[in-house]
Amino acid sequence: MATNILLTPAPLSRILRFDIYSSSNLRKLRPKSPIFLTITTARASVRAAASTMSYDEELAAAKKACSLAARLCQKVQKALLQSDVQSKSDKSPVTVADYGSQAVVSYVLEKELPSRPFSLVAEEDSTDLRKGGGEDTLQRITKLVNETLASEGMNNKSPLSDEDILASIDSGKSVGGSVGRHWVLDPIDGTKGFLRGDQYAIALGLLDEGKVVLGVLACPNLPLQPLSGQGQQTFPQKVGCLFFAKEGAGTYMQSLDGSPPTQVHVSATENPEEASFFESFEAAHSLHDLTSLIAKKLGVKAPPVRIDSQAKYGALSRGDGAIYMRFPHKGYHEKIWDHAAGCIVVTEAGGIVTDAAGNPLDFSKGRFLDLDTGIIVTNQKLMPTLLKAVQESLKEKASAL
Ligand SMILES: Nc1ncnc2c1ncn2[C@@H]1O[C@H](COP(=O)(O)O)[C@@H](OP(=O)(O)O)[C@H]1O
Ligand SMILES: [Mg+2]
Ligand SMILES: [Mg+2]
Ligand SMILES: [Mg+2]
Repeated sequence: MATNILLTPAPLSRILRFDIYSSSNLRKLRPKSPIFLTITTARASVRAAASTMSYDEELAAAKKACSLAARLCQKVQKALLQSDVQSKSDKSPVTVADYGSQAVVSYVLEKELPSRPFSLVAEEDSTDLRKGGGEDTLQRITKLVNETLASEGMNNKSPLSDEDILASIDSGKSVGGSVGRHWVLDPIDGTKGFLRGDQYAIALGLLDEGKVVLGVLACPNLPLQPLSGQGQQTFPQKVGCLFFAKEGAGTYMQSLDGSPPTQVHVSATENPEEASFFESFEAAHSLHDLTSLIAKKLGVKAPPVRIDSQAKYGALSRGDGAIYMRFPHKGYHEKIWDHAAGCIVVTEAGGIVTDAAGNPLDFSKGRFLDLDTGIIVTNQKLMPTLLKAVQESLKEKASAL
């Protein structure tokens, strides 16, 4: 009996439900027979299409949210008044832009994806804003957020109140984890760079069942052209990059003002001597002496390119440099929002991100990464050599203590 397989142009959801051939019937077919291969291939492609398509709406919402948050941050950075800087209980700086960016991203995601359950793991919360003396800062944030949303024609009929802003900021209290979907947001990664007028990033990732499945990095001060040495700009260039990546679909970059996206790939450098490496601008965030020992062992000639934030992941994903190393001082716990978006932006561009023992980063364990010693990032060809140099250098450092 000829089995005519009707692949009617039904909506994907119906095709998925209407199994072309139930698995039990499939088992009755002779494996490798033409009909068996046709059906299994069709099922696989429908599933693959469904899985990448299932994040399209989320990616569009994430790009819109990060681009709007970037607009708010650029405005604040331009007119950075001292009153906009506070320090949190952990003594790290936070600005009205950090809070404003978090409120914008959370508001836009909820607005653009109304039918989706909403869970957000984000860096900031409203504790300090609710304390006495926080009122005028809160009013500045509310005004900034409403102006930013109105510039996109969003909610200008009913501006958000101070309470709405506090609620939006506090929607980021989820602990994430290995079940379900969770957005992971660093509203300004590289606040110190932001305050210095240097690099910073709005970093938004999506966790699904503990895995990062999409990531967006808005880097308002990153030049569209490749970074020259030392990461500083040699002459005024067009700046403002938006990187985005979705599981299995590659990494793309476009200008923040919306040029057509181009696909990017990590550097193909195989010879460490030709490689350059990124590291934190802040010596307090990464052991510069250790990274220079590793670089020497590798024979890297170029000096380190030290820039703030996950802009490093973005620059590496498009091949500006071949290696990124991060070795926090003892006792520091890396947070998932400092790496989720950057990690998928690099891996979907053909790179590898591991801890110092070569394990992939595990984002499923809550708000922190439990990793071994540090984070190393490079392309497939250089990773074995880098890992070896890292482990030898860590041993040497340990025996020198
Ligand atoms: N002692 C430390 N060691 C490592 N990272 C640290 C640190 N103190 C702060 N950080 C993190 O480093 C991030 C900036 O990364 P980079 O060093 O690549 O610029 C900061 O993000 P925020 O600016 O969002 O707070 C902060 O989370
Ligand atoms: Mg911070
Ligand atoms: Mg950060
Ligand atoms: Mg931050």
